Amino acid sequence: MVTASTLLTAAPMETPSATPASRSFQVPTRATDKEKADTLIEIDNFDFYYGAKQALFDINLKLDDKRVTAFIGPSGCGKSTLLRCLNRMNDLIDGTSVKRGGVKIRGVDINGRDVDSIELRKRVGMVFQKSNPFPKSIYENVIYGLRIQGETNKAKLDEVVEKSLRGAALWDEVKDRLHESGLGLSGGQQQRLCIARTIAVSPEVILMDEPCSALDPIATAKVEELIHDLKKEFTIIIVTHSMQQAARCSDKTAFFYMGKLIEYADTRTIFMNPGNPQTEAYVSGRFG
Ligand SMILES: Nc1ncnc2c1ncn2[C@@H]1O[C@H](COP(=O)(O)OP(=O)(O)OP(=O)(O)O)[C@@H](O)[C@H]1O
Repeated sequence: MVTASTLLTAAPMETPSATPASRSFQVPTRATDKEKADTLIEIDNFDFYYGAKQALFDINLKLDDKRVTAFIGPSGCGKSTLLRCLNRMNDLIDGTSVKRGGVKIRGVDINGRDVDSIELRKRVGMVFQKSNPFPKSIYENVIYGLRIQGETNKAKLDEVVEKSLRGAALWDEVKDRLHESGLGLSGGQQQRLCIARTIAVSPEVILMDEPCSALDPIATAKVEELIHDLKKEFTIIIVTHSMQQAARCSDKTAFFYMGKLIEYADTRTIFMNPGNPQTEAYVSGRFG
């Protein structure tokens, strides 16, 4: 059986061939205690519906700036729904509504009338479960957002391509083939290309919806290492089914069950000393 302490050991259970020594990070110790983070996103009394069906119930959550927060919980508990509420991706689904409460980013209600959802999504980028590079060159994939914004300065575009690919830990692997198709990359490289595309427009927040679920253990380890590096510059919220991944990558973890937030605390507490018996049962593999 998976135990909480197993999850917090240095050797990743699902990455046996990625040597722990090659990984530049460990499970967070007390980083959040040492250096208190500011709140970037505040979710208050938030109720969300798909048509008549309520999917989220009275969610209250403060997400830290420049930290990694993991959303965990059994299938259908509302993790992805809440993630998509943070950049209003759910607006694209007919019949969705926020019936009560709201989400503020730096104090601004993102569902306010004067907030443009396209602008919001530039600030709050998203990386999906399945990598989705466009059928274009690696270079064009990275600068896609800037092209849409009308940027034509070649020197600027070149600079963004290099910076974003370096930021996504992909530059060395692709610098000699920037004008080849992004579809020719491996699955793990494609996912990092999508991360490069996301960071090219300089978002503040990166939402990741099970970004490693289609990747092999080596590619997963690279993306996890990347997540650790990216939080120096970005606030990251990751939905994951892998408790090992949550334990390895995140500073704080929120556990959801049936549309409700059950417990939110620093990741070490959630895995080693959860306050709620449902959290304990879930992280120790007894349900879900
Ligand atoms: N487009 C949709 N239309 C109607 N109901 C939806 C839609 N998307 C999700 N739901 C419902 O909302 C609830 C929460 O789903 P959600 O996908 O957010 O859960 P999840 O925790 O991310 O699940 P999983 O881990 O399986 O991805 C579920 O009951 C689901 O059936």
